[in-house]
This record gives sequence, structure tokens and C-alpha cells, in this order.
Amino acid sequence: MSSLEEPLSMDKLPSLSNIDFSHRFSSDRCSTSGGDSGMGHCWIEGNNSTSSNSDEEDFEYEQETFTWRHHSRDRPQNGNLAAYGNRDSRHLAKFQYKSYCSNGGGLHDITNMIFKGIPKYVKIVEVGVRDGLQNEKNMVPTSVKIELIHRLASAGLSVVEATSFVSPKWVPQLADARDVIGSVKNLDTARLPVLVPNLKGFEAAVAAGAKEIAVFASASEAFSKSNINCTIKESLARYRDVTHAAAKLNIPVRGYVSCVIGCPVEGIIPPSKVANVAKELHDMGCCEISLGDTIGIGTPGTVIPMLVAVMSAVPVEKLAVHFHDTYGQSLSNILVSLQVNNFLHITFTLSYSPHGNIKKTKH
Ligand SMILES: CC(C)(COP(=O)([O-])OP(=O)([O-])OC[C@H]1O[C@@H](n2cnc3c(N)ncnc32)[C@H](O)[C@@H]1OP(=O)([O-])[O-])[C@@H](O)C(=O)NCCC(=O)NCCSC(=O)C[C@@](C)(O)CC(=O)[O-]
Repeated sequence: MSSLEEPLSMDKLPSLSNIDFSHRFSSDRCSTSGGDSGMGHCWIEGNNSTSSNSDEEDFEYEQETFTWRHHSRDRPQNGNLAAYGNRDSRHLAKFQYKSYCSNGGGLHDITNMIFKGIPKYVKIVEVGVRDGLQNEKNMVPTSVKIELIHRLASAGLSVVEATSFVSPKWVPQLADARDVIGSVKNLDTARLPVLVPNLKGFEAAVAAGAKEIAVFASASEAFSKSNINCTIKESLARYRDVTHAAAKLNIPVRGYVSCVIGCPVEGIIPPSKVANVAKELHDMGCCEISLGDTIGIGTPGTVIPMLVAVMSAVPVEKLAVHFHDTYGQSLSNILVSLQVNNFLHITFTLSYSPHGNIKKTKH
């Protein structure tokens, strides 16, 4: 067992199964039909409160207004959305969201389904050297990245995503991927997966010495186009080639789904879309699927229905969550994810502040 798979003393926290959730969730504003059982209970985000008697759909989204803007860096030539600004900028996001509970079982059944307590073990995948540094305006020297990887590993982090083998035209911040991996490939205290967008990246990563990789798809069509210049379907076809090639070399592949709550262009993303992409990644052989709230607009009220949908398509032990802290919601999103069927995997990102101090954002 690696150090990060050891208990984080969370078993000492009070069990959430003892908390009366029916009281928490049946506020006057929310409940429209009175009583704890039967129909009409709902979770609320935003400023709409609605109940539903429909048993056709558990969750439903309505028209939303959603604006997004970045301030802090220049847009890359090709419009790569993920590689700039999402973490550092102030986004303006306004959206209305409503979710309906099914009318079959009432509030107690829903809370029983969702809140299973919290796990004794949490695996952390540290992604700051890749996800944090890919957004830096100034180039971080290769030697600093290598030192950071060493320090993260010696701090006890057993999985440190080290870099990306993507096009240096799209993400110049990580153009030194080969040198970074070349210098740390023999580190035996941490696993060092790298991001690859296609077979070309996979081959370059393997040649440089990478022993694990991650592919990254999106639940948003617009984001997929902007980020990797292809449709979701095309990206999944590429990743099938990559997972096929990786299987031949016994290389584990992690799969990301971006925009699992919302997209800067498309707005709210329905949970069913996330579940479909997650299932595709799982079916093609990804050993772990990381669900990314790429722009950090998730709240427990939107994260829960997304997780419930994905868990119906992918075994829960294969799932990880990745929350950006744009609006300070990542901790509550992590907590609720841990409560939903004992999620085991969380990713953390470190990023540099403009003044050179490392600041930690929770994902
Ligand atoms: C996917 C591509 C390559 C398509 O880029 P493209 O321009 O459509 O690709 P292309 O096939 O037309 O190739 C263009 C050039 O790139 C080269 N090329 C092609 N592939 C590679 C490669 N692997 N490595 C290095 N070079 C490559 C290729 O050889 C060619 O070179 P040229 O002939 O012009 O000299 C590009 O769009 C790209 O690199 N995108 C990556 C963008 C990126 O890294 N975004 C950030 C990822 S973070 C994320 O997505 C979210 C996540 C994972 O953090 C989770 C979350 O927060 O939700």
C-alpha cells in the first residue's frame, strides 16, 4: 500500500449517516407538497424552486444563462480553452438549475442512496505540475518542474501527473515534456502519468520513458473542439487507438472527462452526456475515469446528479473527481463526492502564484 492509500483519519469524523438529511433537505422553500415521504421534494441550486410529479426523468435542466470570460491571459492562437485562464481568471457564471427527485421513494430513499458515509482511504492524484503549470503565463524552467516533481513525491504523493505530450503550439508551457520525463522516469517513489491527446503523443511519451498515461475527452462538444480540435466522437476514436496501443505495452491509461458540470461555451452539461463519455472511456479500457469540473462551477446540488448518472454507467471504484476551486466550491464538492458511495480518488493541483510562491488549490 502506498503512503497515499493510508488512512487520512477520516474515520474519526462523525458519520454522516447519522445526520438527519431529511431535515436539511426539506426546507420550506424547497418542499412543495409537505411531509417527508411522497412526491415533490427537491434539491435546489440557483434561484428556482420547483417540484415535479413526473417519474420519467429524475433530473431535468431548464434554460440557463451562462456567461464566461477570462481576464488574465491571452487566448492561444487555436483557442485552446483549457490551457489558459480557467483557474486564474474570475469567471462570471450565472445559471439556473433545477433538479427533480423521482417520485417513487421519497426523500429518505434518495438520501439513503446518496449518503453512504465517508471512506477510510482516499487516493490523491497530484496534477499540479501538469494542470497547474500549463496555465502559467511565464514559462517555468524545466529544472524547477523536475525539482517540483521530486518534492511532491518526497512529500508522500504517490501519483504525480508530470506533464503533457501535446502540441507545443497549443501548450508551449509544457513543450519540455520529453526532458521532464527523461529526468524523472526512474523515480521509484511515485507513479508519473502524462497526458496524451493522440497516438503521436503516446509514442513520444513512451519513447521518453513514461510508464502511465492519461487521455482527456470532454462532455461538451464545443470544449472538445476548442481544446483538442476535434469532436467528442473523433476524440474517442483517437483514444481507442491509444488505449489499444497502451494495452499491448501494459501501460495503464487514465481517462479524463472535462466539463462535467458546465462548459464555458455550451453552459450546463446534462449528466447523461457525462455518463456516456465516461462509459466510452471505461469500455475502451481506461482503468480510472476522472470527472473534471473544468471551470469550477459545480456545487453539491449539481455534482450529485452528475455522479449518480455516471455511477449508473461506470463502476464507482473506477471513478475519480477533479474540482477546480474557481468559486470556492471544491471542498464541498469533494466532501459530497466522498459521501456518494465512498469515492476513492481525488486530484489536487498546485499552481504558482505570479510572485513565485506555491499556492494550493483544492480539486
Ligand atoms: C490534439 C492536438 C495535438 C491537435 O492539434 P491539431 O493542430 O488539430 O493537430 P494536427 O494533427 O493538425 O497537428 C498539428 C501539429 O501538431 C503536431 N502534433 C499533433 N499531435 C501532437 C502531439 N501529441 N505532440 C506534439 N505535436 C503534435 C503535428 O505534428 C503538427 O505539427 P506541424 O506539422 O504543424 O509541425 C492539439 O489540439 C493539442 O495538443 N491540444 C492539447 C490542448 C491541451 O493540452 N489542453 C489542456 C489539457 S487540460 C484538459 O483538457 C482538462 C483536464 C484534463 O485538466 C481535466 C479538467 O480540468 O477538466
